[in-house]
Amino acid sequence: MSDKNVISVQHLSKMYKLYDKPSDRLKESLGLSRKKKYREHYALHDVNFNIHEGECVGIIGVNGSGKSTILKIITGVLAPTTGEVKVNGRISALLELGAGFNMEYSGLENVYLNGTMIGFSEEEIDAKLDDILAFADIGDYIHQPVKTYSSGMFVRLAFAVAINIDPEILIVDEALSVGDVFFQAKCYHKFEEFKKQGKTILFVTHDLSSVSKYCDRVILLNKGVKLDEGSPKEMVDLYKQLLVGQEPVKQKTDGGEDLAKAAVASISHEHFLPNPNTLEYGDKQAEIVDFAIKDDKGMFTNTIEKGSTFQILMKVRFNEQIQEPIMAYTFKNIRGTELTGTNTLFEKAEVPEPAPGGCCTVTFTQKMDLQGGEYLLSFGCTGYKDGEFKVFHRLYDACNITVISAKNTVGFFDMNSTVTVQEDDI
Ligand SMILES: Nc1ncnc2c1ncn2[C@@H]1O[C@H](COP(=O)(O)OP(=O)(O)OP(=O)(O)O)[C@@H](O)[C@H]1O
Repeated sequence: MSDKNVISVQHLSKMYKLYDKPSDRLKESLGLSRKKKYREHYALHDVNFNIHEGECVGIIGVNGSGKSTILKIITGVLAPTTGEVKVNGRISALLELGAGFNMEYSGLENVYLNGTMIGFSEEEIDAKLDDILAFADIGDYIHQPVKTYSSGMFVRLAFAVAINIDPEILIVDEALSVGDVFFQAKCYHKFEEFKKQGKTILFVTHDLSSVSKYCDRVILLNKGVKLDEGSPKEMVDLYKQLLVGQEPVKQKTDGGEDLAKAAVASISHEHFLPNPNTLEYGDKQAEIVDFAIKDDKGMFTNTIEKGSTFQILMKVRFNEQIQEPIMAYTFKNIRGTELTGTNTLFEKAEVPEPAPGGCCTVTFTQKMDLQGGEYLLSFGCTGYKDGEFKVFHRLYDACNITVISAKNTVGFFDMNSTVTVQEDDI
């Protein structure tokens, strides 16, 4: 990655005029009305960021937060109301499915149409055609009009064109969610190749695992405003708060220290360390006041041996009367990808509903099958208050767990295979 800016977005705003009646728009355009007949709706408001050469940057945000609008302005499909975008490099964009495709043309004709629109000569497209067709892998359908394609076939072709014409900057908007899982894997593989070649990728997605896996940096949008930008893990945590309708708070809570103190007060945590920078949120009508990890010898610890049975404990205080509380834990790797987790509802555990002031301790007992390495453990308590689902308390990355292992297999966890090999008779 270099320091060179390939995309620079400065004070970008996009305002739409919303009219209550179509006739209001007409009256205004004909100059028949002196009064303002519209409401201003800002799809983007004073957004600023830079993308450096070779970075893979994700834009996330709930529906309607302005993600697609930004990409459309960067690629020149939309004009901003105010502000400026500077692009330094050849962009290949995969925005709305089929944008730039003519539905009446065959797949092959569209390859040429699209390639020419991006600025390639016919000879250059000829040279790339085999790669494009191999990547799209839609067989003889390439000679059929694209209006006969399924959405999956469509995205395969569109992606094949976008990715095989050697762009310097690749911009992708959610298109991958349409393809099947094998095609998605192929596309992500291509992403990796792109990254290795030092190309820049900007993509919008709701798929948080691919954000954690591929992005160097993430921009979080909310209601047209850039809420924050940072590491995938930090931004995914904030985004999750938005998803459950909470105003996100990027707190360095005193909670971590409090928790550490509470932990010491309630159980002896001599060898167990909570994270002093735990990110927490929730209205705390039910509150996680303590947690710990115990190994197979009953010791409190942050280190668990792969293959051993261990326990996760969490203590919850009910500050109000709530119904059907659900207590949960989640393991993430240090890149922020959620690897596993469970809760009292999935496990059909009997959970009491103590009166205000009452507490309960949940103990999850399980075998550690994650590969050796560093992990982060998060806790949550949700449930119902006055019939409404609520997040009462979440503690993100409340502590680390080191898994020690003498044998690591491939991927995130061990399948615990039993292997036998027999020599066959010839
Ligand atoms: N042509 C338009 N006229 C009026 N408002 C629009 C128009 N296009 C988009 N908007 C509004 O702009 C805001 C941002 O839309 P945008 O499509 O960029 O969001 P998004 O984050 O990409 O959403 P999603 O995740 O649902 O695709 C939304 O409130 C949307 O309703």
